[in-house]
Amino acid sequence: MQTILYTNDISSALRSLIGEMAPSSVHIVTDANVRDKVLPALSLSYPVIVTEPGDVAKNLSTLSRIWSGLIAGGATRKSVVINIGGGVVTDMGGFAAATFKRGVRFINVPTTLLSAVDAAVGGKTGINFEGLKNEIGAFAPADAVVISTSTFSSLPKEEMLSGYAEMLKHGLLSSEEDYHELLDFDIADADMDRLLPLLEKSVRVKERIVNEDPREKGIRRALNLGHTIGHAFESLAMERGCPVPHGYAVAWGMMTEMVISHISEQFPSAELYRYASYLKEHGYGSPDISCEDYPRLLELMSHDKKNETAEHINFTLLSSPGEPLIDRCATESQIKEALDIFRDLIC
Ligand SMILES: NC(=O)c1ccc[n+]([C@@H]2O[C@H](COP(=O)([O-])OP(=O)(O)OC[C@H]3O[C@@H](n4cnc5c(N)ncnc54)[C@H](O)[C@@H]3O)[C@@H](O)[C@H]2O)c1
Ligand SMILES: O=C(O)C(=O)C[C@@H](O)[C@H](O)[C@H](O)COP(=O)(O)O
Ligand SMILES: [Zn+2]
Repeated sequence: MQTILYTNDISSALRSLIGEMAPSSVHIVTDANVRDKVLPALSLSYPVIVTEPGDVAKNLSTLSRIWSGLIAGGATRKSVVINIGGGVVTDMGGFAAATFKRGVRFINVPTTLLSAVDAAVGGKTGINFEGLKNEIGAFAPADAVVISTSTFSSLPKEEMLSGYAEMLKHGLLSSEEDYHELLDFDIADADMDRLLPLLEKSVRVKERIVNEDPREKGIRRALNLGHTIGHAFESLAMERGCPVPHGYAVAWGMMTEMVISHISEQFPSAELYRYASYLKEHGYGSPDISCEDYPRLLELMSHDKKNETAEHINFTLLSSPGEPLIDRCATESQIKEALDIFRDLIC
């Protein structure tokens, strides 16, 4: 079980965790934005390894620079790495720590809503490779996760929206009541006091599923709702040089997969329209795609990690909010039809 601390005093939480861990040295991994906007207030005096911000930097060459930084800083097997940042930092710093000298301890301090509610928790670490999302990685849970909404004050609005998409996903997996509670919250003008209990509830949904199936042999595939198509949107945008936030791609992917769920699993159309309205009213935008992009999107989906054969694309679908269905397949024509309907509804 992973230790998750909710606090408004990150520095004290870290001091006490480090005290208990008694490491030979401590090394911070962060990105340039977080170094400038978050680190000064934390007053930590450990050496810092700084990466370029964004998913484009979640790659082998940045990973290699983190390993080099650890060597240069004298890290040993008894060292502790603290990843302070969004999901890119926690995924890549976690993978660097999990592989350095075959594994050193690490703490995640998520600074985006997305990493607090999802990426920092549950042990998926990794990097993108050959244009494919998280193609190389390991299951390696952080020794502790320190969650604080205090870092969100400097977050751009689009990053709040991006993280909220993963919360909507957790709501959809949890229950109709939890999901509707999220649809009643205005993330575009977020009241932080109201957000905190929603965030904690959302993390508990992820923890429950991960504890049941830490290595994604079965039910954890539910947490991949929206990602079969979402990762394809995200990779396509990245290969065109116009990256989109992960959560936007997931929000669009969930909508397209809701359409497939409606076609093949009787997911209620009223819920589909309500979800589409939430995305439109709160400014999630839409992917820049036409039907000419479908072959490339399908090719990207064929690399999804849930697939067990090259021909069958594995989806997590829904029969209704709170009722996920794992290991479902959709035909190429159903996927194309769903993309058409998605574009009609969102664009
Ligand atoms: N491991 C998992 O289970 C998991 C789950 C969800 C997403 N992910 C991964 O997480 C990544 C997305 O994470 P993300 O959305 O946090 O993106 P990110 O890490 O790129 O952060 C988004 C942007 O916000 C900046 N930033 C971070 N904290 C800030 C702060 N407090 N104030 C101002 N700016 C700040 C970053 O520098 C970056 O420019 C993707 O790579 C995705 O694949 C992993
Ligand atoms: O924790 C999980 O399991 C998830 O699937 C959470 C997702 O939100 C996250 O984006 C994850 O990194 C996707 O995993 P992948 O195995 O499809 O790369
Ligand atoms: Zn995700």
